[in-house]
Amino acid sequence: MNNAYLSLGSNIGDRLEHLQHAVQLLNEHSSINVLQVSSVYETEPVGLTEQAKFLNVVVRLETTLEATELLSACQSIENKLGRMRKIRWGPRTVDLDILLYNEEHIQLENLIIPHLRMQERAFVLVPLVEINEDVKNPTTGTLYREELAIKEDGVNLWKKVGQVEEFLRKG
Ligand SMILES: Nc1ncnc2c1ncn2[C@@H]1O[C@H](COP(=O)(O)OP(=O)(O)OP(=O)(O)O)[C@@H](O)[C@H]1O
Ligand SMILES: Nc1nc2c(c(=O)[nH]1)N=C(CO)CN2
Repeated sequence: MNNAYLSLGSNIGDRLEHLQHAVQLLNEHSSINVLQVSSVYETEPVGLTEQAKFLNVVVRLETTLEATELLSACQSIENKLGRMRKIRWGPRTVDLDILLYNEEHIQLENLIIPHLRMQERAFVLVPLVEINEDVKNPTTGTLYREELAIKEDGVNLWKKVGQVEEFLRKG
């Protein structure tokens, strides 16, 4: 069994519903079990700043899928929920990024794990550390909570707004 952490973000339409729907679809996948979902955080857009605020969560799951198969599963959920791939770092119905897959390093053309930009993103690290404060950067061995502590935007960027609830039951 493989353990993975995903980051989910939405900044279009009913953002909470999109996140809930994405978590539900992940959990309904026959080879994925969602184990934990962080609180929902409302965050200022990073990168392209002239866009609506995001809601972000991090999910911990176990899966028998290979990392590339998990990426395909994430992309099919993005497509199902109507994500338009137009602007880099631009608005999205829902975006699913694989942060960590076991403690593996993966360098493929279409998949890099650990996610390249995760350690510079408080909207990823805050919910990640909330669900597991002992998780380490597999490359450096540093605890992500320590990486978060030295981040300047870690304090004001985010606000807890709620929970994704009741989506963890398999039918
Ligand atoms: N760890 C990963 N998780 C998800 N996608 C990845 C990962 N590594 C590489 N990719 C590739 O990144 C491509 C572009 O992803 P996407 O359009 O979601 O980028 P983005 O969300 O705008 O920016 P960012 O990558 O900074 O979050 C995907 O087609 C995918 O193949
Ligand atoms: N706050 C926030 N900013 C972002 C996000 C996101 O999920 N949350 N996703 C991006 C592209 O992946 C770019 N910028």
